[in-house]
Amino acid sequence: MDQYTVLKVIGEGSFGRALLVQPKTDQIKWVMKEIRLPKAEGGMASARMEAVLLSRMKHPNIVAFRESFEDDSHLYIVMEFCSGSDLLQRMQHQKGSLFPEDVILRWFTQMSLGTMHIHDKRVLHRDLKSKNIFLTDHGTVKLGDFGSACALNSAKGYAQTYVGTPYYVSPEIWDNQPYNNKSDIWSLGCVLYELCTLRHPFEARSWKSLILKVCRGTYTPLPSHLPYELHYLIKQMFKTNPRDRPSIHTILSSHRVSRLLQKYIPEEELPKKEPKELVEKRANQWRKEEGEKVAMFLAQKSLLNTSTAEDTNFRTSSENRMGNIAPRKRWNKEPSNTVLQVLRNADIISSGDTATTQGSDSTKVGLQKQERKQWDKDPPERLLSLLEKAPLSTAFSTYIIHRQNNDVPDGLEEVYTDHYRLEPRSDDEDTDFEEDCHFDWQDELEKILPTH
Ligand SMILES: Nc1ncnc2c1ncn2[C@@H]1O[C@H](COP(=O)(O)OP(=O)(O)OP(=O)(O)O)[C@@H](O)[C@H]1O
Repeated sequence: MDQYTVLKVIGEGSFGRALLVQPKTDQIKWVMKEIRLPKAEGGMASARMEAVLLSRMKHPNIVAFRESFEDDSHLYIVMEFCSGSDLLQRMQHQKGSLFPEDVILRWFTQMSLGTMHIHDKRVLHRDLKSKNIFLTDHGTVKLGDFGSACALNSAKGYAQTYVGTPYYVSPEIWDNQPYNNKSDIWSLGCVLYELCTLRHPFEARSWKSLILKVCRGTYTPLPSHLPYELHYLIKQMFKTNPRDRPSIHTILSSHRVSRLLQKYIPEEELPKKEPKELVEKRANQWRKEEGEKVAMFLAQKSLLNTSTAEDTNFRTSSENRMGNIAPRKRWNKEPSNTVLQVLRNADIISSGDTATTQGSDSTKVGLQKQERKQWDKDPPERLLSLLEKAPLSTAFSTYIIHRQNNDVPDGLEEVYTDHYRLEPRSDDEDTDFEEDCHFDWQDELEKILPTH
């Protein structure tokens, strides 16, 4: 801390402050996030996650990490200063005047490249929204705020069944399904839609109407002057079934829109397309010769998923022990039954102002915003009842809900190996990739927090 001069406070977040700082040795400005470390070990772990994940990301479209350290029960993360503000503020400055197509495509390409980088590392952002996407003074877009991000397969990460900002959350999350790479795609679709229209795709006057719109994937079409490819892309990104949404690789390399994005992708970043025959050949070979062997090996390593109530309904642990695996759960085409059932019986939950992207500033009203919210029951019933008195503007805040399995004492969560998930899949099928993550972030912590 002593080696930096604090120039000003940039803003206040849920966990602490963001400061503009300058090292005493040079003139470069950095952002230093000062995060209060909660006393409980679990909370401390999640507060450190941002530092750990950010330190693993080196990409022109991701806010760069400089260092992190702890001091006086605070965690400090020093990162690149993006002086061009965030996309939400940038859109508000437009005062209703739409961005040119060229700007939309360039920014969207850049945020997609950043997303591809994290997805390739098996990390999910989980809170992509215009407020968490920054602009440099050269007009480059960078993904930031990895405070909610999750390196999957860590037991803690898997136990968090809901995280995100309601206005950007995909239907499967309201349906209590695991977060996956396609959930990030949905949120990215929301940001793209905002760039195209300066409005949120799922504007609503109540929580009930917001969630219904999201679960049905109903939105006002993009303005007609925009190219057909963008209309088509938005339609695909807002498919209610995550399996039908394109992966970030598909968007950048083989989707109809990729033709329009190519000119904004630097040569070295162009996603490489493997010939189909090669992919199939490798998949078959893998299945026949290596499948069981690798499954056995990984069972002792990183393919241990925390069992959740929902998963237990679907695959009992005894089935797994016997190697008798039920087919992987398929996503329903219809809007979430769970949510619809709840909503049928629910009153109008709140009817605040029509939500627009302006709404985010009023998040302090209603629910307290001092800390990220943490609840111990499954959404959406619990979530909706908690939100009953909350104004809709709180739907722009980030929430984390922890699911707890009451049958299993803390620290002794049941684990099982999901053999089915070991099978290689094509890019389009790649809906849940949490199984491949070999990320032990306790180890990572030791590496990045050595001497301070
Ligand atoms: N790298 C950055 N460059 C420029 N401004 C930043 C950077 N990171 C954060 N900010 C700004 O600092 C302020 C506080 O950010 P912070 O991420 O701490 O909280 P938040 O995003 O406002 O809220 P939350 O913690 O709920 O996500 C915001 O106005 C944000 O735009």
